[in-house]
Amino acid sequence: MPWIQLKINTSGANAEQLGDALTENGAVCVTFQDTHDTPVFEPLPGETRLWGDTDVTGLFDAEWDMKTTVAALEQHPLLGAGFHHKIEQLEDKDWEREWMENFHPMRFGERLWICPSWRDVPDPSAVNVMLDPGLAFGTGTHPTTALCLEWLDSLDLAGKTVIDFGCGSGILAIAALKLGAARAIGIDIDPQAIQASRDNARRNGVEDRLALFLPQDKPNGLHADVVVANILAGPLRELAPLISILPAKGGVIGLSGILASQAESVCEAYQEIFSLEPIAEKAEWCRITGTKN
Ligand SMILES: C[S@@+](CC[C@H](N)C(=O)[O-])C[C@H]1O[C@@H](n2cnc3c(N)ncnc32)[C@H](O)[C@@H]1O
Repeated sequence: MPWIQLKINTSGANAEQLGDALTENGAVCVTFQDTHDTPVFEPLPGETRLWGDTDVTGLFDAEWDMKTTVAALEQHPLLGAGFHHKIEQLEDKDWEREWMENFHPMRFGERLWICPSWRDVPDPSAVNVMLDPGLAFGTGTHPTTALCLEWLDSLDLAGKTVIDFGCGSGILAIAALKLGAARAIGIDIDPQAIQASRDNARRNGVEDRLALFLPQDKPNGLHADVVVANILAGPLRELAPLISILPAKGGVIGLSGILASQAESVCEAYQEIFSLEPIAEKAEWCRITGTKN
């Protein structure tokens, strides 16, 4: 079915309000994309997100009366009469296939490749993770996932136990296993992430070494040599007491999902228990790593 899209370029904190206005005026879905083309995380309640310049795009049924929608949006206090926008007719495409066609194998660090499960591997002698994220987050295209993959690739994981807190598609846990970890534990609040991780583990022949849990089901007394958590700054701060007890003494931690501007506040939550290393940055995101004292 063909669609019409209406795009408004806005700044900072206006994005969410304008997204709501599009929904209230007939958009069947709204997406946000920053001008650096980085997919945008949902901001947490009370968390100030650096949106930068943001494209807010509403998708409308091809039959939708866009004149009435534009007239209604002109009444919005953030827009006004003659507000700048772009309306486009979208050709009818298989959007899922389109996404799949744009997802290519990517290399992280020295040894690791993430390969869409429907493509050939570019280097059969490399450590190849075959991935279909399904409905879960985690393809390697986001800078935070990339920062975590590069960190895992830099570690000697032989025989180690790894916890992936917020496992999404399972990408980090499975990469750790293929890089030599003996076993991994993936934890996520989203049952679809648990399912995607299970499917990807099977795809990579590591299902026997990956245990998956919703947070409420995880066993007590879990410990690991390596803990990686790519969540967001808010949950990482809130979960610091819980995440900090997971690595054994001398174990290492890798945290991401953090905007560079939020790094200090996350470091504060972990620095008493971990000797933290210099922060790594990619685009506007960063990674915090450290060793348990
Ligand atoms: C940014 S995605 C990361 C996915 C993957 N690990 C990666 O690096 O691409 C964050 C994941 O954390 C999960 N998550 C968010 N809050 C969580 C919490 N409090 N406990 C466990 N998982 C959580 C989300 O459901 C989501 O799958």
